[in-house]
Amino acid sequence: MSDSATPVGLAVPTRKPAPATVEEPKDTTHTPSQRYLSTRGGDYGLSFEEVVLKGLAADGGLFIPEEIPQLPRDWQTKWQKLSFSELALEILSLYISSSEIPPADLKEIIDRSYSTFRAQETTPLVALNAQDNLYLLELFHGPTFAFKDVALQLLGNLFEYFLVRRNKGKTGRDRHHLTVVGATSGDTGSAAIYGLRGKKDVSVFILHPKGRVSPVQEAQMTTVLDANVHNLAVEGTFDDCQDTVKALFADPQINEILNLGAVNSINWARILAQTTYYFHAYFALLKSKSYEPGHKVRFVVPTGNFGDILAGYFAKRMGLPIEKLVVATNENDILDRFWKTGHYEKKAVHGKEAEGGIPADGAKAHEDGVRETLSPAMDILVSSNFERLLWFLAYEFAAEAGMDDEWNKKQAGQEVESWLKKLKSNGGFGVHADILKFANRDFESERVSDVQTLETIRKFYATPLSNGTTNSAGSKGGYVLDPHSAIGVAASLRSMKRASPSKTHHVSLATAHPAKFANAVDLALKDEEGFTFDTVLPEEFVGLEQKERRVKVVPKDAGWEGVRTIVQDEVEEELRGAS
Ligand SMILES: Cc1ncc(COP(=O)(O)O)c(C=O)c1O
Ligand SMILES: N[C@@H](CCOP(=O)(O)O)C(=O)O
Repeated sequence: MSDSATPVGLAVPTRKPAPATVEEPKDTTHTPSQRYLSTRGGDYGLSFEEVVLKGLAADGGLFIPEEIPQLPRDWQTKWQKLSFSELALEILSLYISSSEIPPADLKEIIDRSYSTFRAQETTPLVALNAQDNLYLLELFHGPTFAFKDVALQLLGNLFEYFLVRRNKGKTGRDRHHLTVVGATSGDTGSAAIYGLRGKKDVSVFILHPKGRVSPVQEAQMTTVLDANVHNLAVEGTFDDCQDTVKALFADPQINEILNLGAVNSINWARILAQTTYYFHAYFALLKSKSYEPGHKVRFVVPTGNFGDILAGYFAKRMGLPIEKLVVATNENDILDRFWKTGHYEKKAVHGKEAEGGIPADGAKAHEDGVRETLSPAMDILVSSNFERLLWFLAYEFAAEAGMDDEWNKKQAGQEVESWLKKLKSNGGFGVHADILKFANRDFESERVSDVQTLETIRKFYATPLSNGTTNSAGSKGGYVLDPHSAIGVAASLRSMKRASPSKTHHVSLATAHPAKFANAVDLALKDEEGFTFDTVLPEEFVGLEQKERRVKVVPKDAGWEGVRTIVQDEVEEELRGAS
């Protein structure tokens, strides 16, 4: 199933229908401790705390729960009136047993994490076009104005909780010190820094591609001067940053010395935390006047590293009635191409490119293969989290052979490993037609160009909100979308042509505040009557770019070993300073 030219099947003896994926609802009052395994077959049986602190498995794989818990029988009735934090507590309790984190502690961690959000509902649902049942799920009301805050406020507090517990009664070098290393195209970095700044026993190193994040994102990260925060501007792409982080995790020696921790969506806690807003949006939709029993719900997700939409997949697998999840990519469209062809290939065969490397439909293509688009947080060549979905697809495929569950899991791990080897050596791989069929059962995909992104921003600015909802982005006209959210909305409009809006509600995820991406928004709206950027500028951003900064440039040829040296030296210096 992994030959990139001709997809072939696993060598399996027989084929039976796959077992039903939705199990009978269970009593979850006493959740047993959830155990985790790696997508590449190793690291069986780890606890939640272990996977949160480790981030990435020793075999290079990503952690997934051994079982996806099913919703309790009466979840709709019991959960429909819950606040965001209460809902998060219910969902997280299905994955974290009370013996790992006592419920009162978990509640306190969650409440504290979401107390930093500006919106009372944490992630409000706004009707963008009520007539056609198109909604926007605003995920940008946290401290750094992007959806990452939902998970990273929580993850920062979880790290702190585990470290306080591990370090009880310990002093000096005996204390467990966590060295977080993360790669960012702009948003994860700032959200991680805001979630971890000043926390005891944690150092945080964030690698961003130099000059390829927005000015506000860069300022958000580099103006945080706490001693435990270290910004590294890497001469390269986001994928170079991500590869460096993975190389550090793969080095057992540095892992042993520094106790590396992850803040990227390779960390399972990120995905788990993000499932809450799918449930929250669903309940908000049920309360809307237009929703009637029997209506369907689609979530449309601007996608880069595949973390956000994967949270929706878990929500669906737990039992949330989502009809489809729609992947919306920018011109870095490896995922869209996968859903259209069954081939996951780094190199795209794009349409005719215009002169000077500017393709006919928009963004500039760099030599390294990444296109520099108006939605830079999604300028990603390889989506690291897609590996988790691949495991579930391979598992389902293996299960068709009718062997036992252990065999299926082992087979899935081997298959993922072999695909990823091919991705590394050949630049891509193809999957069996059945695997693509499974993928298409839960997902659809769309690719949105820069030109279409700008058109969408203009369209919704020019359309006053139909139901009189105040525009949470604060402009005087219609709604001001950031370019990433605009990609979701453009994809939603296409999905609405396939799924009748009278019976299907579309929830499009608004992943960032428009002020984070002023260049793109300005480009779209500068000629619109009455538009000035001041109408959407949050007071937190005023004067931000003039503040003092701290950042170290990592030259292109430094390699991951160069970054390792920087990390080791700076942690040592920090620890000396603290003692
Ligand atoms: C604003 C914004 N939208 C969308 C995405 C894509 O999300 P994911 O990487 O989880 O697919 C990102 C970055 O990850 C982002 O920062
Ligand atoms: N868009 C992201 C890229 C990193 O993705 P992550 O979700 O895996 O952390 C960013 O803004 O950094």
